[in-house]
Amino acid sequence: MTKSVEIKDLSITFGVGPSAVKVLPGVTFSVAPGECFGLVGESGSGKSTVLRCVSMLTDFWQGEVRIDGQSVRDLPQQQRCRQLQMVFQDPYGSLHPRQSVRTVLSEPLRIHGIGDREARMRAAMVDVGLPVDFLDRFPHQLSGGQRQRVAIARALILEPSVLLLDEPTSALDVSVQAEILNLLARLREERGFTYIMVTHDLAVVDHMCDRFAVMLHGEITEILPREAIPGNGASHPYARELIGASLEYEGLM
Ligand SMILES: Nc1ncnc2c1ncn2[C@@H]1O[C@H](COP(=O)(O)OP(=O)(O)OP(=O)(O)O)[C@@H](O)[C@H]1O
Repeated sequence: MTKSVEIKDLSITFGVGPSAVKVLPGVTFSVAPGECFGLVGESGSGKSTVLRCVSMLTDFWQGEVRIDGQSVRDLPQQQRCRQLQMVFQDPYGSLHPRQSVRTVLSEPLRIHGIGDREARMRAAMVDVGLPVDFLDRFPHQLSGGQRQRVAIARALILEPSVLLLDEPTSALDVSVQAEILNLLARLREERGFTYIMVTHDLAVVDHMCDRFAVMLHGEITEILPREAIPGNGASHPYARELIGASLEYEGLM
């Protein structure tokens, strides 16, 4: 079966000359259709950079990234947006303060020439658990959790198959985090989305992901199934340390 996302020898260097820094020396992993794959690791280990490369927000990388068998480089931008969407960490920064929710959701439909916009926008609001009359609200009239729901609705509106989730709950209150994670889990179950999710939180991985990669200095140390978390089944010393610290913090050890 074709893997939904295949990443092979993905590498990127920031800067030129003596100040050049190779941030990803060569990352390889595949994500099956409908799978939720986590990326964890210390700050600066390159997790968000992987998502930015896959989405082509950063495009000067080397290697191969395939979505449903097609190289993301060969996909015209419009088609790429139909297959792949990203949800960012900060729902405050990712929504334009002067755009109503209606504008946020109608723009992609307009750009892609998709009709039946009002019905699609209403359905998207229902999908993410927001009242339909919030379409006329502006970001400052929404809570953080509601803004993140709008950001998720925007990602869903073009009906992509893959969602890249860059710490989608870490800017939110703990009580709201669980709501958004449950929403994402439900949407995946209902729609069969493929997720790649960056998180700092192994409890989130445990709740959401089928497998996860532990990154260190731009490299994947180990790819593990979620089931490896409770008994700390990692082999690589850093992955063991990371999981051990998390279990200790959660009071599970
Ligand atoms: N545009 C850029 N120019 C230069 N360096 C960059 C750029 N983007 C990222 N980096 C560097 O790449 C490294 C990886 O950054 P990245 O944001 O991917 O890490 P991360 O694992 O997602 O970190 P965090 O968990 O803190 O968000 C960092 O050292 C960062 O400083």
